[in-house]
Amino acid sequence: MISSTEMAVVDENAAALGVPRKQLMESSGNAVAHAVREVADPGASVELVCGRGNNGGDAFVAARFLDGYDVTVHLLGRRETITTDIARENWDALRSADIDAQRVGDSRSLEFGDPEVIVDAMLGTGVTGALREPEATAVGAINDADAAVVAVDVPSGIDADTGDSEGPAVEADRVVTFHDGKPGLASVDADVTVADIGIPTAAERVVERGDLLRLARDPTAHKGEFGRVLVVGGGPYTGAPALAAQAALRAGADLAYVACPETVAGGVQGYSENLIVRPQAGDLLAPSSVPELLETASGMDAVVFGPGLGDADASLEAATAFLEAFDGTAVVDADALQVVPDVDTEATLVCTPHQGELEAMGGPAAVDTDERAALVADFAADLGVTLLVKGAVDVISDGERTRVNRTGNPGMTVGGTGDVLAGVTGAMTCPLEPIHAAALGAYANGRAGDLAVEEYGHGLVATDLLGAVPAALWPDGEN
Ligand SMILES: NC(=O)C1=CN([C@@H]2O[C@H](COP(=O)(O)OP(=O)(O)OC[C@H]3O[C@@H](n4cnc5c(N)ncnc54)[C@H](O)[C@@H]3O)[C@@H](O)[C@H]2O)[C@@H](O)CC1
Ligand SMILES: [K+]
Repeated sequence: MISSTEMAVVDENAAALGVPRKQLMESSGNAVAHAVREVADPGASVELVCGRGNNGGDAFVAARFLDGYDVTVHLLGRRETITTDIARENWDALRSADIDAQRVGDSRSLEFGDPEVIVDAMLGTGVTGALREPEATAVGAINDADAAVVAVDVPSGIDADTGDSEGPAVEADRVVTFHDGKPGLASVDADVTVADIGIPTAAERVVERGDLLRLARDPTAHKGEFGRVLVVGGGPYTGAPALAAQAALRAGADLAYVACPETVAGGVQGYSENLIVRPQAGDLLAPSSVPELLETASGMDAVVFGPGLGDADASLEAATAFLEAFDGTAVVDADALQVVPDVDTEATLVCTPHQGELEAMGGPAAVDTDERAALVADFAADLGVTLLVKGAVDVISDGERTRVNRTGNPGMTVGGTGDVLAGVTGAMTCPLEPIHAAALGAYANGRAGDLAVEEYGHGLVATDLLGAVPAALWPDGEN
């Protein structure tokens, strides 16, 4: 089963992998024609009722695949009102091919000539709210006709995710849906076929630009909705917490706090005026800070624990004490990772080890990507956390869902890029589920590195990534 959001992600990922949507539409239309052939013999009259989106576009393609049938296409609207380029191109192809294709300006002028089959291609996953005209009246005409009704993707008027309809909906005999079952079809009384339309498996597995659709942000969102992130770390490594916190801001966090030893907060450039700093006594984080850290963390949407922390006993004890008492969402990185296997916590954890840190946690040794992905998934399930294992190909798994990320380049072995990754991932956990947050964290960090390497070559440093994070996450500049 696949939700409409997930379907949109996979569809865009397929395009990123070289299989554009027009190609998928060709397969969808072919599958619809195949279903028509199963219900009626050649020569039969088939009328296709098409909306102005890609659902209609699928039927324009189907009409081309129905050679030998008596085909009539009804477009509910004018050519100019077709909402997508690919649907319009397929409409034009119909017209050029002399297939009987008519525009229906007014639903009252939709008249059927006693067809054996009606194809319902008015609306698919793009429906919002109750059907408007001319679709609403057309539903009545389709349901009253004495014909087998084949619905494209979902019966028009039905919500593909919920199966609900806010008004009239087509009563289909058959539904040809694409790629995977839709949750809303479970309650529909029709024969449902799932057609393979050639979306590569990699479109679900590889994190690609389609995953960015998860970030489509409500334009009315106000400060605070995208989250407050607290970074806890610093000690032997001074710049790490500031990098992580600034990365969180670049990835859309509304506020970034840093809790670090006072010696770190006091004298280091990079504690930019964008950050809110909570200095802790001493030159290392220690258990005495934990009550204050928990207090600060309780007002946050996410915590990033570990950048620059070091592995002093006191700091690791502080990490354990914090995680055992914390019940929010935390990204755990660097030296703090080693406490995770022994920690008993109610917190939701996203752990970001590289291969060496993974093995130090008791995780699997490096093997080829496929095998590694399966082993990482098992280990994530054992630990009850989401793992983002950094490497030439990153593996991300919550034990149930496993993704791989291919962005990034060898220039990123420079210090600090892992801190940027932890910060971006922390920001992503505010609006997203951990698996999606970790997948997009890996994608955006690598993509930022790819953008930075174009400018700085292998002289790139971690702060170069910061400026590139927004372009990695919002390539069209929106939101
Ligand atoms: N990967 C995918 O997602 C694929 C999708 N395909 C097809 O594309 C469809 C989705 O296409 P679209 O996103 O263009 O959406 P639709 O074609 O389902 O609907 C969009 C159109 O409906 C109009 N509309 C929305 N709500 C309405 C209402 N209540 N009353 C009247 N009109 C309304 C919109 O203005 C727009 O013109 C799928 O259902 C499927 O048939 C296929 O072509 C292949 C691949
Ligand atoms: K439909």
